[in-house]
Amino acid sequence: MNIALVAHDKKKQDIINFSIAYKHVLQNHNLFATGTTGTRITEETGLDIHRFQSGPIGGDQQIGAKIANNEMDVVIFFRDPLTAQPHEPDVSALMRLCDVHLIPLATNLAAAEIVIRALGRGDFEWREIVKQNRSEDIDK
Ligand SMILES: O=C(CO)COP(=O)(O)O
Repeated sequence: MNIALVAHDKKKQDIINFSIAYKHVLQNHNLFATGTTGTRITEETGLDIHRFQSGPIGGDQQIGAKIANNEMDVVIFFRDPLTAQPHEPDVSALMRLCDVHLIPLATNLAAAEIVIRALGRGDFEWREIVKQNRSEDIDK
């Protein structure tokens, strides 16, 4: 599965702690992140993560593009609901695309715990079927 990990600045430590706790699950998947989030998680966990640009300069949109292309299976995005973000439109667009394409999206630690446990159990294997069907549609 392709998993995106994103956190706003005040949630960076939370996503690092989460990544340490669930490294045994995350290491079995292809990991993607916005720039600073990816750097911090890799520093603290050693996980191999493909890093996009930092969120405010386009990283959220790059993840959105992967969703639009059906190339992202799960998004874990620890949002800071108490701090205004200069790139709020990008944040909203990313979440909207998750809804458009039925991509599981966890926006806080409590939801991420549920998602990651489901991932560990293989509950998202249906994504492989969706991806296969969609690529067959494109081939037609
Ligand atoms: O701003 C972000 C998500 O909207 C996160 O970006 P960084 O991981 O580069 O801090």
